Amino acid sequence: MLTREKTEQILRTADLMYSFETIEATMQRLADEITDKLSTQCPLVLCVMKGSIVFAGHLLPKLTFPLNFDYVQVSRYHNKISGGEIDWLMFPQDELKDQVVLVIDDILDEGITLAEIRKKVLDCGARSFYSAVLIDKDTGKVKSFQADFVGLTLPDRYVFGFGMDIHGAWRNLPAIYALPSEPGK
Ligand SMILES: O=P(O)(O)OC[C@H]1O[C@H](OP(=O)(O)OP(=O)(O)O)[C@H](O)[C@@H]1O
Ligand SMILES: Nc1nc2[nH]cnc2c(=O)[nH]1
Repeated sequence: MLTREKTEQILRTADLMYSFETIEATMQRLADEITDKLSTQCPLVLCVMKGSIVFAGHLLPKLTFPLNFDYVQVSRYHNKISGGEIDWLMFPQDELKDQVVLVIDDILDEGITLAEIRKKVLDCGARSFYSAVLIDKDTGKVKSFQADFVGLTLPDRYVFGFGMDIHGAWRNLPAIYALPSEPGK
């Protein structure tokens, strides 16, 4: 875990990428798009913990149609800034058969996490699979996964805030920040 001093220093040297106001406006647009597509289908909404907790908390009250809610918990970054193997910590497999599933995740980076979740959800008998991400990172590479609903895009920098962590910290920030760009990137 980072010390308090190091945690504060990270924020001081970070760049603000999106303010709370921009994120809130984006949330309404996403909710409208999801409503257009899914409002008659009583979807099962799955929040991908931990990073999506803030996204889910803001988006769900804007989805004013019948739905069910549960969560998946996976970790691929393990509080580090590059990804590895996926750890499956919670997966509600008994609930998925015949469901229209909407997975909501904070960030689509390499796309590995959501591709694996989609495979598992469909393998468990879901009728259809949709995904909504707050951030789609422009990695400059072809991804194995495209989201149905995308909030905002960001360049290929490690970001934190609004649910996303930096070494486990700063998920509580109301805006999205990026670590300083690496020279040459
Ligand atoms: O597209 P990918 O490159 O696979 O990365 C995206 C995933 O990375 C983060 O999760 P993380 O593993 O950091 O767990 P966390 O949600 O607990 O922070 C984020 O919440 C996404 O689920
Ligand atoms: N917090 C955070 N998690 C991620 N998972 C994949 N990319 C990122 C990122 O830029 N920030």
